[in-house]
Amino acid sequence: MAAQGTAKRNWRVTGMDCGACAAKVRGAVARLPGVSDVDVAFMAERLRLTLDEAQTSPAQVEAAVRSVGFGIAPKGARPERPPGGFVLPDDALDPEPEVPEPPQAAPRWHDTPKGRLVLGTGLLLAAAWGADLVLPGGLAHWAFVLATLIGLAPVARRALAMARARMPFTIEMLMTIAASGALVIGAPEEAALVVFLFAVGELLEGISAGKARDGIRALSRLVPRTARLEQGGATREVPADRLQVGQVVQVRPGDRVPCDGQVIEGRSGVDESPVTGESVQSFKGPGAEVFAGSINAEALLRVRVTRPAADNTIARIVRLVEEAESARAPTERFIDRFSRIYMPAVVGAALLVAVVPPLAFGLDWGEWIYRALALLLIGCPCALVISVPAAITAALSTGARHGLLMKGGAVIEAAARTTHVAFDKTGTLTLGRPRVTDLHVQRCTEAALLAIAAGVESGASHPLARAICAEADRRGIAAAPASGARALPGLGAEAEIDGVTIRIGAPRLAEGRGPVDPAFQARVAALEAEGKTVVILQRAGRAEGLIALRDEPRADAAEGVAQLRAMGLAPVMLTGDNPRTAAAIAEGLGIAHRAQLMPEDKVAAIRNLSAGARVMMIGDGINDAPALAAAHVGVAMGSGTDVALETADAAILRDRVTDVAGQIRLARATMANIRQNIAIALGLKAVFLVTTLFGITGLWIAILADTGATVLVTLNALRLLVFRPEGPGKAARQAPQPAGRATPSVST
Ligand SMILES: Nc1ncnc2c1ncn2[C@@H]1O[C@H](COP(=O)(O)OP(=O)(O)OP(=O)(O)O)[C@@H](O)[C@H]1O
Ligand SMILES: [Zn+2]
Repeated sequence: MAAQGTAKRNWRVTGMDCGACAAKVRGAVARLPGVSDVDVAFMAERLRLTLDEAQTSPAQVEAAVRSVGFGIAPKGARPERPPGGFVLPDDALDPEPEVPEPPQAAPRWHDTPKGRLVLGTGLLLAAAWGADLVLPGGLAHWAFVLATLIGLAPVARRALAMARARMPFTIEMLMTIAASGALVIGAPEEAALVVFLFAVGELLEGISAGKARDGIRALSRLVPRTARLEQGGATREVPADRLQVGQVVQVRPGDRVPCDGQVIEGRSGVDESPVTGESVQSFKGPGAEVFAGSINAEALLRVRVTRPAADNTIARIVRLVEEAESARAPTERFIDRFSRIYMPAVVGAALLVAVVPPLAFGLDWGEWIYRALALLLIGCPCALVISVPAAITAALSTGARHGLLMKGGAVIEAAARTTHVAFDKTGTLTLGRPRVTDLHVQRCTEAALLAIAAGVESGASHPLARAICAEADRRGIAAAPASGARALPGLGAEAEIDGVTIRIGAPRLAEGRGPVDPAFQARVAALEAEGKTVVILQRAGRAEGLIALRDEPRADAAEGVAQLRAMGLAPVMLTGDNPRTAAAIAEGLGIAHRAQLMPEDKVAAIRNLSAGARVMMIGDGINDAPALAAAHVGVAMGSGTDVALETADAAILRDRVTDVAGQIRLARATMANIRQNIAIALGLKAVFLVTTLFGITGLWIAILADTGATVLVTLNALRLLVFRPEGPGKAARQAPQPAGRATPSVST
């Protein structure tokens, strides 16, 4: 227990539906003395802050949050693990802050405070109407007053608490003024109706936020609660989130894998759809990586835990999506700014409408105050405020279920505006598994060439290096012992063998060294024209021979490129490979290209492109990190899951080039959805602004317009939950693609 002094604290806050709600919570706690580093996330339902308990107690923080209308509970700190074991009873399972929420059924709508407010005000309203039928006029009047006051009380309390936290212009304040004003001018029935409809609107916002949140939480629910841990020759059931790295678990056929780990025994088909969004079995044997949440289809697997629960891939994905909201879209920031000006403006305008016509033209006070109150309700920016976050949360959730991750609204907006898509070649457009296809020796034998080459490359991690070593292995050739091996980035590698310097790498590494053999040159050119990468081995500056390797394009690469073109985007391939090889591969895929780029050239190429365009860069996220960072949107694409999620703005979890188009389609659909939402929200406001001023529509129509707009916006945003990023062309994608001659078969 941190007794005195400052400490980091964590709470779970319920009832937040959007960035505006998060801002209210932030505003309410930030003004407390001794509070700093406030971090509120509505998707993750989290409040984190640094607290100086000498000045403010945690209970005071909780009270401040409750006062503005949200639920709050401290997040339990995880008990220390006993050293060398984890003998903890199941009931000690309390969530650690960093682990995404444990499986937890969302409360039914009528069990939430908002739901109760709707039911309460609805019943009161119905009762008052009933009373109106049976009671004499005067009494029924008071029934409506009572209904209004009871329904308004929680709203007014929040409005005051926020005003005290220096947020006077809130939706709650507009509501409070309008409803109590209506009581004052003797329109209690409308006041009661207004309060009820407002409650309905709030409830709907909550439901839409909850839906999106569930979509993401559903992912973490895929990780089983328990695991069968091997211990002392027996297995026993333990909580999955207590597994420690290095422990061994058994996964029976039909069970879900409880952790990220490595298979140490057994062979089985594993369905990784929870992680990649693609329901395809991949075959796993000893040494293969498996991911928490995947389904073991066939046979018993023994798996060694390689990541703690809080760090497993699913937890990282969920966390990433939940945190994504902090990167807010420019549109969203604009709307926030807009509503900050809009609300005070509406209050000012309402004031004018209330006093000017009666004073200046001697018109009826009651009539114009009534219109002013209606104007206040028109001023409720609920639908507008929720128009962006509702769409974005739905899109993030849909993306996560399809293996398309985007880190927030800002990324979605940038992705939607992409004009150029730059691909790294190796591992992105190609499989990233080059194989040796040809050997050609000048002086020595093929075996000697491979032995030396493997010696130089044995320490290197470059895909070409691994392919050369694999080929030597396959032929049973031992690598020659080498010393002082070093990589020449973008060119090759070098080492000493038997005291002689050996260099292996791109032909340009050999240029200008030693005599040129035209026949050898011609052979290099011919191999490169076939789309093969040629590396030349030099001993003491003389070419000894060459090794040609080919990295096959991904089956759907041509299709993916064609889809991008059909969407009006300009795809381009960036590669360190030589121009002839690059041209051969690019031609097959129908993509523009830039070849022979050193790693820093790739960054420069992205910067150049970015000058007049919006560039999305796709790479593996590991050695392309600088280029990804230089692009407007950096997308990491990786074999299922070893994607460097954290280094990029977005990630594609399936190894599919067509998912790039899917990602952009989803982003575009989201932005279109947002534009529709803004049009709905502002359009309805505009219409009813006019009708209100002319006295055609009254109070409850004004709030109905707002609630109605909220409903429409919410429903419209929910459409994104069923959006299919794949777009058309599914059949085309499955068709065999002879490397090269794929015809674009996609329409937009
Ligand atoms: N370890 C190595 N062994 C042999 N050749 C190498 C090695 N490293 C680099 N090269 C040579 O340098 C070239 C460029 O390498 P670089 O790593 O920049 O690009 P790449 O990763 O192979 O391709 P891409 O840029 O398309 O991802 C390779 O095509 C190869 O000719
Ligand atoms: Zn909200």
